[in-house]
Amino acid sequence: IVHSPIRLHPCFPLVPASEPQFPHLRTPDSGDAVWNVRWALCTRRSSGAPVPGSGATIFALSSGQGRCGVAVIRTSGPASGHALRILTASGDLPPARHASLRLLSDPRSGEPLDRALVLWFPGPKSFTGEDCVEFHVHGGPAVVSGVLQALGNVPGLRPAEAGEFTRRAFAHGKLNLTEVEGLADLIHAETEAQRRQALRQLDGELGHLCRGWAETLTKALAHVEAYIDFGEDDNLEEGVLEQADIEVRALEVALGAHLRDARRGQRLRSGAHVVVTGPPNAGKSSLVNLLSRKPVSIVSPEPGTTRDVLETPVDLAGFPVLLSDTAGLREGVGPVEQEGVRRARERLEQADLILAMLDASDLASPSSCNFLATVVASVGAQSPSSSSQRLLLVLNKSDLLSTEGPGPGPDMPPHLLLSCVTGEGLDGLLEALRKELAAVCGDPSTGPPLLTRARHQHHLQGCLDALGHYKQSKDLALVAEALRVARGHLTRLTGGGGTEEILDIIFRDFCVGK
Ligand SMILES: Nc1nc2c(ncn2[C@@H]2O[C@H](COP(=O)(O)OP(=O)(O)OP(=O)(O)O)[C@@H](O)[C@H]2O)c(=O)[nH]1
Ligand SMILES: [K+]
Ligand SMILES: [Mg+2]
Repeated sequence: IVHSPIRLHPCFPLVPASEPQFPHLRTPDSGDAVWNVRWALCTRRSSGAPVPGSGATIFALSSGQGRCGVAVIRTSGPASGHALRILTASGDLPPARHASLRLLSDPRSGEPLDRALVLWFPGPKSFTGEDCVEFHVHGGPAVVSGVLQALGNVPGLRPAEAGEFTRRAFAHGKLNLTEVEGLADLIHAETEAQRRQALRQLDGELGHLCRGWAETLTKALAHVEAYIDFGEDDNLEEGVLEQADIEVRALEVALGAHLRDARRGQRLRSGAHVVVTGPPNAGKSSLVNLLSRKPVSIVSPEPGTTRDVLETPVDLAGFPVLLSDTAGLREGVGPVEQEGVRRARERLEQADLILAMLDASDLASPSSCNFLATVVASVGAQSPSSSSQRLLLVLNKSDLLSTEGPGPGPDMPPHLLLSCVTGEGLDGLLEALRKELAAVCGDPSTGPPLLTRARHQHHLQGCLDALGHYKQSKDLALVAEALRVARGHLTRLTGGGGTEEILDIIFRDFCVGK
């Protein structure tokens, strides 16, 4: 009689719960029969959190769509090994986690499909924690659809839904929620800074930090509860409550610092707003076209050319940016241009970084002076806290300086010289932009892990609010409750006790095969 639970071979058919079966048990991987069991009571046990439709084995193309050198098709679930045997027409599974060359053929017609590399990952040592197989096939559309069709014909297999592989990995504890979000961001990362941030989150840095904070709260809670239960006894250490209080207050400071940084991680994820502004004809549209390397806006010697706000996503020095070209700021013009000026001012208010542009050969003009006295001076007067707007003053048309006009005087605020025509000064501008954007978005390679989503910010704020109640409470039962609420927010941030809705929102971002 074997008392210990035996993990059944993946090939073993799923049994109805608590019904005696008469299986021929085999050891995993090798396939050799070791026991001839007279009877066994086989029960199905669910593993971890419920996964919608788990139990089924899923398959999907995991590499990109379209013609490519190699395409990767993945399966996950208990029938993975069975599917691999059927497609390779072999009784043996290849050695675990080693690439093996096999001929794949259609199980129905026997027709060869491709000579492919196959990888067998028996659970739980796999991406999803379940038995997984990877087929690395030649990337032609006919091969890919042939293999997908063959897998679809294997009983117990069905096509995966979007994000289902990652969802199973989450359900089996292979990834926590912030890591899942990091993975989603990594798949969608378009710039270098986004990739670095996503990779740090996938590595679990944010989750790690939250777990540390939650632990501090658990300890404090234990101390408070001990005091409630044994407060009158002599055998409780002196100063238990005071010690807990010191730790909780330190935590409050750390959380506050993190929250002040909150918008930066989100900007890095979704793009910083950079708005180009200045008087008419300063060369704003020329700069937007130069930075985006495409003719986004019309450039012409006629002042008042740009009227609408024209926005274009660009990668500036590795940071994702939404760059807006706007109408030149001036008064006393027709109604259409006036509407353009109104829109320009509105967009200016949403800017994380303002690129203020003047014609260097025209600094004495009323429009230039007015612009310096209003827009540039007002942003410069803001307190230099992280939430305020930043501004770079660019004096364009430097190529005209030697021939016309005297150039910038000594009372001109800090600025950069540029010529959109010759390209002189562009490298300096890009370097200045990189520094400004690092301040706006946060530098993902250094510093603490950033909060990349509104959800993170919400839970940290919730935790901080609960700690506010903690400080105000005189009654120990209320103190304990406030600590419990605070800790709940931190666990929900990493997906402990996560609700289905959050999961649905996060996994919706994934594509099929991920
Ligand atoms: N010499 C010189 N001319 C430039 C430079 N940059 C732009 N220009 C010219 O200046 C004129 C105005 O350029 P735009 O880019 O349309 O200026 P803008 O600020 O967008 O103008 P509005 O949209 O009308 O407000 C065009 O004739 C450009 O060719 C430069 O660096 N040097
Ligand atoms: K113009
Ligand atoms: Mg323009």
